[in-house]
Formats: sequence, C-alpha cells, structure tokens
Amino acid sequence: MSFATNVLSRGLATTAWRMAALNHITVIGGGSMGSGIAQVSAQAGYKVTMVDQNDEILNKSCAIINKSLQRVVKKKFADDPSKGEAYISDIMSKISTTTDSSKAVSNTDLVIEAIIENMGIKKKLFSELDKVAKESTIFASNTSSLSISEMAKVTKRPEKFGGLHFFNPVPMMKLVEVVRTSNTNDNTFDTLFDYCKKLGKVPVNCKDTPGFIVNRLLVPYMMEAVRMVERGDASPKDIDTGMKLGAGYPMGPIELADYVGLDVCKFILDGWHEEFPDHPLFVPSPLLNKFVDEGKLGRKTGEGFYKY
Ligand SMILES: C[C@H](O)CC(=O)SCCNC(=O)CCNC(=O)[C@H](O)C(C)(C)COP(=O)(O)OP(=O)(O)OC[C@H]1O[C@@H](n2cnc3c(N)ncnc32)[C@H](O)[C@@H]1OP(=O)(O)O
Ligand SMILES: NC(=O)c1ccc[n+]([C@@H]2O[C@H](COP(=O)([O-])OP(=O)(O)OC[C@H]3O[C@@H](n4cnc5c(N)ncnc54)[C@H](O)[C@@H]3O)[C@@H](O)[C@H]2O)c1
Repeated sequence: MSFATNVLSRGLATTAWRMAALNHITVIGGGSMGSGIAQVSAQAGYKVTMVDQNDEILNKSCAIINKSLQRVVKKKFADDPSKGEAYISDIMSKISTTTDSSKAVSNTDLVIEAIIENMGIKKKLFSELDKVAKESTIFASNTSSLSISEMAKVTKRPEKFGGLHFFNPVPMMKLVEVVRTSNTNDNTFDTLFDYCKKLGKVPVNCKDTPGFIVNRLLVPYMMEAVRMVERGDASPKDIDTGMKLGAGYPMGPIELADYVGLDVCKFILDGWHEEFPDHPLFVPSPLLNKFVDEGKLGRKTGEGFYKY
C-alpha cells in the first residue's frame, strides 16, 4: 500500500468509525417541517416513519408530500414525465405513518422531533421516547429557538442528542444548522452532519445559543417589520416590495412570517422574552398576538397578514 493510499484509507476508517449507520429514521410531527423532513429523507433512500397525533393530520401530511413530489418530478423527469409517477410511489412507499410514537422509535436509528415549539411538551415527548428507544438511537430536535441542552437533560443520552434545524420549505432550502451541545459526542455530531450531506443539504456547525445562527438574525428582522405595520409606518405590501426589490430577498419579511406560521413566530418570541425579559428585540407584539388569537396563522390556515 502506498503512503497516500494508506493515509487515505486510515482517514476514511477513522471517519467511518466516528459515524453511526442510519437505516431507519423517525420524524415526530407531520406539519410543515416534519412532512418536509420525512420527504427529503425518503428521497435520500432512508426508510422513514412519520408520527402525528391522529390519522387525519397524517393523511394531510402525506398529501403535502405528494404535492411537493409532483413539483420535484416536473423538473427531475422533464424529458420523460412517464417516470414521475413511479418515482413518487417509490418515495411514498419508503414513508410509513403511525400515531404511536413509542412503537415507532422502538427500532429506529435517528429520531427527529418537529412538534409544537414548546419546551414542556418537547421535554415530555423526549423523556417518554428515551425509555423505549434503543440505547444507540440518536435524538435530534428541529426547534427554531429552544435550548437543545435543556431538552437533552430529560434523557439518559445527552451525548447522543443534537439539533437539526431545517428551513422552510424543506425540499427547497439548502441549509441545515447542526447544533452541538457541550455534551454531544463526536460520533453523534459527525453522524448528523453526514446525514445532512446525504440529503443533499449544506450543514453548518452551530452552538446551542438562542436562534442558533439564522433565526437570531431573521426573527428580530421579521418582528421589526411587524412593528412597522403596528406603528402604521408602512403597509405589509410596501414593506415586502421594499425588501424584495430593494434588498434582493426572495420573500419580504411579512410574507415570510405568514409562510413560517404566525404561531411559530409567536412561540419563538414569547420564549425568548420569558428568558430575556429586558431585551428590546424580544418584546411581544400585540398585532402578532391578535392574529394568533383569531386563528389567523398565515399561509397554513389560509389567512394571516395576507389572504391565501
Ligand atoms: C423560523 C424557522 O425556524 C426557520 C425558517 O425556516 S425561516 C424561513 C426560511 N425560508 C425562506 O426564507 C424562504 C424564502 N422564500 C424562497 O426562498 C422562495 O420564495 C421559495 C423557494 C419558497 C419559493 O420560490 P418562488 O420562486 O417564490 O416560488 P415558486 O415559483 O412557487 O417556486 C420556485 C421553485 O421552487 C419549487 N418549490 C417551491 N416550494 C416547493 C416545495 N414545497 N416542494 C418542492 N418544490 C417546491 C417550485 O416548484 C418552483 O420550481 P421551478 O422553479 O422549477 O418552477
Ligand atoms: N415553520 C417553520 O418555518 C419552521 C422552520 C424551522 C423549524 N421549525 C420548528 O419545527 C417545529 C415544527 O414546526 P412546524 O412549522 O412544522 O409546526 P406545525 O404546526 O406545522 O406542525 C407541528 C405538528 O406537530 C404535531 N404534534 C404536536 N404535538 C405532538 C406530539 N406530542 N406528538 C406528535 N405530533 C405532535 C401537530 O399535530 C402538528 O401536525 C417547531 O419546533 C418549529 O419551531 C419551524
């Protein structure tokens, strides 16, 4: 063996040793994010189980995935559309659904949690899953804003716990923030990083700080736009046009808040306000609260700042 081959094969062996094999993935929560994560995982060849609270929601999740795959095949098989349906049924056959999270995680390699942005509810879920999952199973949260270490504390596997923060819409957005706590071990971090690359995403390394990289910048920006509307400084449409045409963003901040979900924006802001009550950027917004109270959560409910 030449020196170069020897070094290369030793390097690969070391990297492989630092990663766990992932065959089966469980996604808990089949909403905007969970359905996207299940979809891209199945597209990368993983077997996936998607869990949600009832079958009606799960049927909706599958319909969202199917609709997204229709858009994918339009491009992927532009030259031969007849191959599209076979591709969609192959991907859908890799995704199973259940309402029983304990059963779903009993023989899985990676759990990705994408449920409501509430620390108490996430902790309760992880503490239950910890009792039934294999010792080797890695746990990850897709939280937008909450502490990964805090969630990991309720389990006996803090070294096998990290953050996987995907972006909406998952099939289109290239970035995943991979969050490492002070307890996450190398094997877990490398496995999560490699999983993102296998999905065709670009992972970045993040510390467990509020909002990681993107949301620490993006959420105050979206909220300042909401406060401009609140103050009567400008209309939602003019703000969005301004940021699209004047700053080159694909969506304006108000459209984006509607797209993310006004409930999700409120959960993030309220959580940070509770933790940092004196921080001026995290003060609750009466206008945002009003929309959420009225059930106008943005695109997903058909109305938010805009009607869809
Ligand atoms: C808060 C959280 O914690 C963190 C977050 O997620 S913050 C939110 C981050 N996301 C963003 O900032 C999104 C910003 N918006 C965008 O990038 C773009 O508007 C967008 C990609 C969503 C849509 O693109 P846009 O050009 O406006 O609309 P549209 O023409 O419908 O779509 C563009 C392409 O994407 C495809 N596409 C859009 N959504 C899709 C989906 N869900 N699945 C598959 N394909 C999709 C379309 O088929 C279309 O393909 P084509 O160009 O080949 O026709
Ligand atoms: N919406 C975004 O743009 C975005 C982007 C990145 C990260 N996130 C984060 O991802 C997570 C999910 O957000 P979303 O926008 O997909 O929310 P969503 O409201 O669209 O979906 C959440 C799903 O979780 C289900 N759920 C709630 N509690 C559950 C439980 N105990 N067991 C199983 N299922 C349960 C709900 O029925 C719902 O279908 C949140 O932590 C959010 O902060 C959201």
